[in-house]
Amino acid sequence: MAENNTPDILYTIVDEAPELASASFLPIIRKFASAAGVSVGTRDISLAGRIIAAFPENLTDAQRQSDDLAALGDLVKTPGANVIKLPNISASVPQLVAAIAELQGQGYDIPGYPEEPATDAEKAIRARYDAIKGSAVNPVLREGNSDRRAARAVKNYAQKNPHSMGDWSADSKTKVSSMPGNDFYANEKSATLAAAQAGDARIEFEGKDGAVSVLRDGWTLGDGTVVDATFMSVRALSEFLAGAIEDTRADGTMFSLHMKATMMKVSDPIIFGYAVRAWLAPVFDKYADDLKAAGVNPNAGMGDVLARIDTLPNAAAIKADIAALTAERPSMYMVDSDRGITNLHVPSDVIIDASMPAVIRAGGKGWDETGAKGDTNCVIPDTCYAPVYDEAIRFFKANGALNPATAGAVANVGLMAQKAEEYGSHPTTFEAPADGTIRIVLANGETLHAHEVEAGDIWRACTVNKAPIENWIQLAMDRQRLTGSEAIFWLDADRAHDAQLIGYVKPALDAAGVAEQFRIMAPREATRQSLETITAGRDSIAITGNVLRDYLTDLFPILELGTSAKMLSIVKLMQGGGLFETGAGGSAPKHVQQLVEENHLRWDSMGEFCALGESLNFLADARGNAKAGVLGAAAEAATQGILDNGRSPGRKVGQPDNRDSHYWFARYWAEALADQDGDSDLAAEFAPVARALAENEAAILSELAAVQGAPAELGGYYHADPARTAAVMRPSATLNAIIGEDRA
Ligand SMILES: NC(=O)C1=CN([C@@H]2O[C@H](COP(=O)(O)OP(=O)(O)OC[C@H]3O[C@@H](n4cnc5c(N)ncnc54)[C@H](OP(=O)(O)O)[C@@H]3O)[C@@H](O)[C@H]2O)C=CC1
Ligand SMILES: O=C(O)CCC(=O)C(=O)O
Ligand SMILES: [Mg+2]
Repeated sequence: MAENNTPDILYTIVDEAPELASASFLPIIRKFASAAGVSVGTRDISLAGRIIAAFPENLTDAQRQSDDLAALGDLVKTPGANVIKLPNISASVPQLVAAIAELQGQGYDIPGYPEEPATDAEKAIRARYDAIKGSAVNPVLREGNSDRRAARAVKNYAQKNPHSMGDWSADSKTKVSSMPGNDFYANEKSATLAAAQAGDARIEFEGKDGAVSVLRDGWTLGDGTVVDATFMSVRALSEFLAGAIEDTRADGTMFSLHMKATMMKVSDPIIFGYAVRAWLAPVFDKYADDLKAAGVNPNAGMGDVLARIDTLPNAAAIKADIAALTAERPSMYMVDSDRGITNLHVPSDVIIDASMPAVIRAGGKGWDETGAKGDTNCVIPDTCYAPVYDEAIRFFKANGALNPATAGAVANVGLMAQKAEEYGSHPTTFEAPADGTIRIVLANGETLHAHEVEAGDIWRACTVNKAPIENWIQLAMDRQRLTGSEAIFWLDADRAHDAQLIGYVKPALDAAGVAEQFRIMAPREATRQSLETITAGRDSIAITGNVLRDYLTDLFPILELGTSAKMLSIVKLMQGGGLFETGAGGSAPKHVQQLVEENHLRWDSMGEFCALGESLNFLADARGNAKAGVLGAAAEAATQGILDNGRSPGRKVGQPDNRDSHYWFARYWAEALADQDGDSDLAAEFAPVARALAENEAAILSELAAVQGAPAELGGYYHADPARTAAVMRPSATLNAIIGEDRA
């Protein structure tokens, strides 16, 4: 046990598929760890858990929960942190509303989500919910930069067992469309603060009448911080979206919009709302008053718009107009064509980091309303990062699909710490209240950046602190030295923010005498270079900012490995602790749907396996815990065993699933522990466990197989019943007898 009763390792309680997997895997981890005297605790960062923790005064003692996210947020700033972080829901408004309703239905007396808060009390409730909305977890925990890569064993496996890839044809009409100007890219201004400029800054708006209002104050900016400000013109956005819909129709392709409404939780739902409005423009014009009366908010998506229209007396007429309009529109990229869920239904259904790689992996294909595959116009309004996808598409059209059997790897070193760059910008993002000027005024009274804006324009400021930038450059140098790989800083000298970062990077590389080992290239050129490198079978390290960290660590793994779930995702915390993220993807809602319908969980726990090994090894190195080192080495051997023997889950009901893979992991782990000679106590302890797992293989596998095919009942979606979930996820009495009860 560590000091202060903090367990040696903290495993996070999350949502959806990874949480289901934990119901099976965590008891195994705890059994093995406790034999080595390693304690494994849990902290609840699930969406439901965070909602419950936000309203203690409304709840009974039995219902109340501590604010585990805040506690973890403090812990990651200490050297003792050792956290295994699984993917959690970053909730859009429709998801938040659904989770609240589920908890209310379970007897939690929590308030509804105030859509249009009017009173102070409603505004206070809304503020609590807004802190839970979107990507509210990762930015709090990521007190370090990111090192994401495929473990060697995982990459070797993918090369030996290449996944399927869609074919690319040179005449594919799939393309990326972005605004020609007046977007965040074009309007960006950036500066690095000198010591005399540091201190408490404010953001203010000055109307045409000269009246000044403060949008944000007490905004502390340190010496050396890179501070950006930019805006997207919504007039230009609307024109662009209307043109993109027409252009899609002319091309005969399907319309798709790719955003990150979860992490960019203020700006991107607004942009998404403009797309919903553009798609339904004639209906919004004709029925403006009715839609207003129904409380329609396009930012919540088409699903919400349609549900609200249903409450109107003239719903039938409006829907007939929508149907007539839809017939004229191009096809739309679908999330679920069987259920009629379109790309524009819910802002969190199509998330760019996962959605664009899926299109590219499929050979530039999406699925339309009829379930047919086709080419798609990928609409990514802002130009900052869209060229990465545009260049990848051009590359594959010219060269054909990547061959995973021979392709090298693109690893990532990402600037992420302390809410770096755009992903930390939501508290400093605003819709311009009227025509006027928005500016940043520094502590010394100087105006740093100012923009003339029109009402509704989306203005945002981003920062990245000096220490994270320096740490990131150092991490890049370390990774390059250890691998000898090509290493590219994906920075665009013509972009205001990137030019400031280059101002840090170049002198640091020169001072270290390693400038020759690195290149600095704009995202488009870096994409081409990296694709050429991996096509030739060599490796590259992409050293990027926070957004490209996110995008590239799905894009390249999905092309190289078939999924980003198998990534090693290490956050070296700046205060010395370790945060081990599992995989680089999300919480896979479709997997839950499949489990509930047919009791098959296709979630691959490879990310958890890799993170567990790293966390144990970190415990060994950082705390001199030798037994943890033995456990860690054995966990790595078990991970290798899963790969070598093809024990990862199958996708279809009737095939071995996530639970089978956990049985195999336990078995290989026990065998590796029984076989090692570094710690004879552990060897003696695990020899009988290994034997029992091997002798009972047939019984365990048949008990696991027997439950598949029928629906499974979890007693909730966002707040499932732990006992029912455990019953579903631990259906083998024989395995449970060997592993034992889960002792938290
Ligand atoms: N770190 C974090 O906490 C992250 C959280 N999220 C959150 O996750 C949710 C879903 O996001 P979404 O964009 O749909 O992306 P996901 O990564 O959850 O899902 C995309 C697809 O990737 C495949 N996939 C992902 N993980 C696994 C796995 N472990 N094993 C097998 N297949 C996997 C699945 O493909 P298939 O269906 O074909 O099997 C899945 O449908 C959102 O709430 C989002 O905010 C997203 C990214 C990171
Ligand atoms: O925090 C989130 O919402 C998503 C994070 C993510 O996609 C990533 O880090 O890869
Ligand atoms: Mg991501």
